Amino acid sequence: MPTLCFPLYSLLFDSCFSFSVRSLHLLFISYQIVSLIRDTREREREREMAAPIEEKDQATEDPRKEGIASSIRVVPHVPKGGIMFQDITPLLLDPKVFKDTVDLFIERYTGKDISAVAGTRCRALRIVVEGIEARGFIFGPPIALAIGAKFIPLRKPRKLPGEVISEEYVLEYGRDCLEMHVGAVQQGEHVLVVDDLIATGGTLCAAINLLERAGAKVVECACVIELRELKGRERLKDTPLYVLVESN
Ligand SMILES: O=P(O)(O)OC[C@H]1O[C@H](OP(=O)(O)OP(=O)(O)O)[C@H](O)[C@@H]1O
Ligand SMILES: Nc1ncnc2[nH]cnc12
Repeated sequence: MPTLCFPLYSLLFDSCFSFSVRSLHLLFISYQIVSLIRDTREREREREMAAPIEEKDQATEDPRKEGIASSIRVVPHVPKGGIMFQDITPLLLDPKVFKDTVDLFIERYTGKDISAVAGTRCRALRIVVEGIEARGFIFGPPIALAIGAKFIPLRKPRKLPGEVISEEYVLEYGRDCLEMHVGAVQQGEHVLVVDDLIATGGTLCAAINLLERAGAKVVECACVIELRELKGRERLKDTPLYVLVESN
């Protein structure tokens, strides 16, 4: 009996073994296919995120920008002779215009798939919003909250209590310095720098230098107003600049 059973056992064992090997093989192939699909999707997503933020249809200017432009007050010779001071305080007094201003930025940066900020797997693609003291603090935080990004204040000297890195710069009406807490931004993080206005571009250049020294990448600078005549945009070189209204 045992001699008769042996070929049967062996057959059974062989077929079970080859079935298990085949199953394992199939499982392995399925795993490979799933990983390939996942990696391809991830690469596509990374490519999408690394691409410059695309301009929406420029031909149809957003009507909200008119309201924003008309609520900026120009005060001549402030803070000194020859300066045409762009005062944003009337804009802040009008909740609709203030909301339109913030919404225009949110709409632009929400399109950048900022779910990555919430701690998903695309760690290196986090977008961080930085605001420049003082007027950059008005627009930066609501944008950061809406897109789920952290907010890093860039402050004037001796305001931050921790260890800082500093960058000096020249303004349309004097000299100044920006400081950022060491460790506020992580190596490789993608940063959006927000301010109310670009004039000579000195402030934004200082912000970009600070962030690059900390290992971050500034993906774009966003301002409400650009003073075209002062050519600040040219000083930003490769860093894109997005503005809502232009003034001379
Ligand atoms: O392009 P730039 O020539 O560098 O000028 C632009 C900067 O000037 C203003 O800030 P300011 O330093 O007057 O400080 P404030 O925001 O505290 O008023 C403005 O809010 C920008 O930050
Ligand atoms: N003309 C201007 N108006 C308001 N803020 C400014 N910052 C630098 N130049 C400015």
